[in-house]
Amino acid sequence: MSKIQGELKLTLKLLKKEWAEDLEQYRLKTLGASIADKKKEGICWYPVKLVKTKMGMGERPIIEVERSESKESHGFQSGKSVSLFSNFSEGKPLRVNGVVNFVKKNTMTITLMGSEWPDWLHDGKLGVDLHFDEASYREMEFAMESVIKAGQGRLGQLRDILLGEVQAAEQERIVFKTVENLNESQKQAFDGALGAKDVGVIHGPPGTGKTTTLVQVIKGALSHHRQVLVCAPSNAAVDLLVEKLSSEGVNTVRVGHPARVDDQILEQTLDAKIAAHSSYKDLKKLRKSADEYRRLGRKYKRSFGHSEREQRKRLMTEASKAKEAASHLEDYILFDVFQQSQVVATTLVGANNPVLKGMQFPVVFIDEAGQGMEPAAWIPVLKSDKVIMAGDHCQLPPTIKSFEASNEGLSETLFEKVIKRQPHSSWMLKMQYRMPEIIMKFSSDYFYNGELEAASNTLNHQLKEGEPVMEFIDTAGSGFEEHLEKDSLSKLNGGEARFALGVLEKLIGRVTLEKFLDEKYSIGIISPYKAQVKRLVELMDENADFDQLRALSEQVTIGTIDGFQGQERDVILISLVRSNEKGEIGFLADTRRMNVALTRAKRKLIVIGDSATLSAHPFYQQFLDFVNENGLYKSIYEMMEF
Ligand SMILES: Nc1ncnc2c1ncn2[C@@H]1O[C@H](COP(=O)(O)OP(=O)(O)OP(=O)(O)O)[C@@H](O)[C@H]1O
Repeated sequence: MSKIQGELKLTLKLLKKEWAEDLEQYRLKTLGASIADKKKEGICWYPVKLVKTKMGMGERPIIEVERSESKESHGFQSGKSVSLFSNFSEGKPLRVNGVVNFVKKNTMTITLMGSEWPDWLHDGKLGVDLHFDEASYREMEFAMESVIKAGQGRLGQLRDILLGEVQAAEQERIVFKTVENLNESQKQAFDGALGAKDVGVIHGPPGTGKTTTLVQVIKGALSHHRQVLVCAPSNAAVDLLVEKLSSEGVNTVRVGHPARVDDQILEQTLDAKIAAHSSYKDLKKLRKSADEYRRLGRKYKRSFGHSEREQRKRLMTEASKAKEAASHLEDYILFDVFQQSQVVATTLVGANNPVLKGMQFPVVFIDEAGQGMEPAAWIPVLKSDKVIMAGDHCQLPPTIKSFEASNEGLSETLFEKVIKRQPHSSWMLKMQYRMPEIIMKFSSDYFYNGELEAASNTLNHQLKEGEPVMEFIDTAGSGFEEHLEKDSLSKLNGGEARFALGVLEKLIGRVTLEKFLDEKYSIGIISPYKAQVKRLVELMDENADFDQLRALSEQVTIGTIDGFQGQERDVILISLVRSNEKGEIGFLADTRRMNVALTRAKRKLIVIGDSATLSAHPFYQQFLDFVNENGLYKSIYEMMEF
């Protein structure tokens, strides 16, 4: 057995360990749990009201349900497997499985499995359960097995190259049309990635234009290839790419379930493109007549004579003919939509979506590649002849639940392996365009040996003359204390949440609401803790003190760090929450996660935390030294004065 065969087999073994651990954690949450328990765990909505029903592509019934006004946090997200149930039967609840399309506040759209509506849809009380995500693990397992047993074909060659057994072929020196607006190192990465025959990696710190460069490389590749595959580990990251590609005029089809629900993304989804197709009307007509024939045929239910039997047979035959014609037309529409699309965009796991069956691509592009587990990254590689990745191994790592699997190697991504093993195929970007130098400096020194540079455009990144671009507000001694939210076991600090929103209100007052509206300044409020995020949302929605923030609600995003990876906002406020005598900081100690939070701001970064608690950890001690040395420190008492 070769070295990399052994390595891949170990990765597969670790994947199975992770699968077992994830399943076990899910079982613990659900075993013998009542509906009330599951609601608290965020894995059940009950009761829900049926708001809308419609028949989607592939005769998949789609429903929209709404839960009564609730602030309970939950784990339902686009792409998750769920089941819809009714309490109508006395025995086991009636159930049908499905996949979540969208979740927006208290409403959720679900595509149900099967081609018929459940006949109990209007009976009893309905609810939705979140399932364990078995399908993603199966896709990863399948990909690993395929890579392990790949012979001398392209997949086998790519395996040996990506894992460093065979040297990647030298890049071709092709002269590509110069892309304006790329800096020198971005141009080198652009030329290198386009000229690469096997693999290319663009990596670098936050804001250095990895995604920007990748989008240009994708456009460059499209001058040679009719179609390419574009992936990222999360739905949010895929949406960002789809948005950027569409605004560059690239015809993109988004396969899977977007995390965002704005028109710019929705218009690119496969469903929307099918619905906009010139033959879609005919498809609807065919489906309608199939339903009509079936309905008429079913009228003859009880004992009836020869002529009725004949009539029923004729109607049912017509129904199947119409259904078959609809199915052919649907295949044609699908084919045509893909024919017209230059980019197929999906998550890593979504790359094995049945609609992509049999499709092969000359290149796959993977953004945020440092966030995807190795087994997931192999899924799109299976369908491709060349791999281009972009990412940063000092930002969010993949989420791994099994401590053991992580320690034994599952936390190392394919992206990291390629950087180490094919150093001539990777390009690093160092000039960042997002943050004024002072916001960038701590991250640069701590994570990137101080090598990061701020481009000159960032000198103008200010909200207004004289408004400092960065501040740390120390809540030590304020009496704001952390609490454990019993239901979610997440931490929250109500005093700090209220204070944080107050700080933003004052900021808006200083800069003026008009300027925030005119310049469309975006605001991101980040907390590492879900319970704090929930509290911040509640306060902003309901509290009379935060009128200006509410007036800007379209421009404000409140969320945990993970949702902000790859994104930027004009103003970022981070609420660190932890405040206790023991100096316990829990998962604030995940410094890669903090690196993401600290590097999202374009014009102003405000960090709020309790120095007495934080300073127990060397990372935060260093951060506190940094803010002190640079005059960015404010105590909450100074703030109270104005
Ligand atoms: N050459 C350039 N000239 C001017 N602005 C640029 C250039 N390259 C990137 N930018 C800008 O810098 C910002 C960050 O770019 P981008 O999001 O592509 O960086 P990234 O490296 O992918 O960031 P992250 O690591 O946070 O995902 C964007 O506003 C982008 O428009």
